[in-house]
Amino acid sequence: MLASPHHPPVCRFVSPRPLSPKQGYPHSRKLLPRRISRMEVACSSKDGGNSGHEDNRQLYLGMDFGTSGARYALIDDQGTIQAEGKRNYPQYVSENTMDWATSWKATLFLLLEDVPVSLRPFISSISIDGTSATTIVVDSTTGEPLCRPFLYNESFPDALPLVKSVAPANHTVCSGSSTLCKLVSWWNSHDSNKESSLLLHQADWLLWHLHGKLGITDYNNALKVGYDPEIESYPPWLLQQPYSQLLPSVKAPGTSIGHLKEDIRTQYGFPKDCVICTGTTDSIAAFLAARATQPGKAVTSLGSTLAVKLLSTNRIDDARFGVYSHRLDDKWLVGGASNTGGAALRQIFTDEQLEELSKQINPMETSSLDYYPLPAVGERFPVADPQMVPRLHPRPESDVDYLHGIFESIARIEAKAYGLLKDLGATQVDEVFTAGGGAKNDKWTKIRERVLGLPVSRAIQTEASYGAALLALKGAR
Ligand SMILES: Nc1ncnc2c1ncn2[C@@H]1O[C@H](COP(=O)(O)OP(=O)(O)O)[C@@H](O)[C@H]1O
Ligand SMILES: O=C(CO)[C@H](O)[C@H](O)COP(=O)(O)O
Repeated sequence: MLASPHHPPVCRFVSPRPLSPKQGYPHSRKLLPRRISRMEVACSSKDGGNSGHEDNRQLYLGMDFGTSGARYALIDDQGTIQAEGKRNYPQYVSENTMDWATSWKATLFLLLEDVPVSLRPFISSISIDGTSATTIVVDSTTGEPLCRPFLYNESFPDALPLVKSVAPANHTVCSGSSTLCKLVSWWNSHDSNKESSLLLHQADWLLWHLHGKLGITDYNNALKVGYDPEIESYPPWLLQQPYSQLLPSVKAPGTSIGHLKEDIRTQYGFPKDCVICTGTTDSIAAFLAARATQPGKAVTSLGSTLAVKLLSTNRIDDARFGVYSHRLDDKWLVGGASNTGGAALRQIFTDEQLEELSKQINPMETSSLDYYPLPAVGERFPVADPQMVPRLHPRPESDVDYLHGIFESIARIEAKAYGLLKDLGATQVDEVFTAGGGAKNDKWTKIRERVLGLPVSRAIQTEASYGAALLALKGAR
């Protein structure tokens, strides 16, 4: 269920007593004169603000813009969470379609309002992660979107032959859902204002609202438009294309871009030296949150999608299977993102039903049901098939058996994904940590452990927003 801005946020502050949820703000496109909510008053009076002594602590704010909602995490330099919260995306509909850009922008400022007012003066830096290959073409002067955003899992087969004709064989961009296919499709279907247009990713565009410098991205988000993080530049075959003029400049994730814009800083009570840092993608932020540092360790993000990230010493890219490698300092995050996962689950069961039905599942029992759960036609990885049809029948009488079969079928897809990475030459996986909404399901974790034949556990930090906060911490230093 998508909330309106009036639905109260889900906020957790690290404070001694539970606080009643804050009422949401009525949304307006302009930044509202801020109204102190009960939550903030309670928080600030609870913390006692500076309590009279010099408080030079530094805090770092990470925001995750996932598929179904957005979250923030506020950490200190020990990585301890000082506050966190989440918001569902408010519905903004124009011409019968969801206006995602307006919803994301509204959510950005709602999350800023949810940060306890007493902690804001200590926030040294901010970073944001977003869904990968979610693309926005904007006016290069105003930053306003020139068309609707193209979402991470949307496929643009019309552009694929053109992209394949210029890119190396099986390059990451040779997938209908790649950012480059979205750019080429836009380029070929628009005649006007190409000269003054610019390509940004979801995280870049949201960060721009905070720092005000258009045209900056990070080398994780830029991967699927063709940026090569190994040579730290766009490759010649891409720079030769007419649409390369739209490409943003690229920095490493967690790099300081500039200070928080003065009007936002004064309105929300952030400090003068608060810097905005480049971000990353949601599944990489989830990997960072898990703090897995050794090759062979992997993170499966069980969110709306199933994104797999294996830390490997060598780079593997093969668009035939939807496999690509993100750079992580001097190593590679090899993997891909399947469209299976929570979005398909949510079409059948509410989160509460998942909770209740899971209690009755015996995870050590094998389910004979064989599904390929997808929210719609199309799969990216470990099978790259935009025409793949969801398979969720026959449905048994018992919903417990049905859910067991779905969990086990998704686990088989995950096992196929890790087996494929091994066959393609990546470092052998030896342990899997879990992030995302599915990480809290212990029965599913046990099913996955049985099917994968590997130790599978819930990451200590399961939210991508925590990984984004670690990037902010890195950028502040
Ligand atoms: N108890 C549960 N067991 C398994 N999956 C769950 C459970 N609760 C929520 N989920 C799934 O988690 C997903 C949301 O996870 P989340 O990480 O918030 O996704 P995203 O950020 O990709 O939108 C939902 O699609 C839902 O189906
Ligand atoms: O599925 C997704 C949305 O949740 C994204 O595609 C996910 O971020 C995977 O992309 P990447 O591997 O580039 O992070």
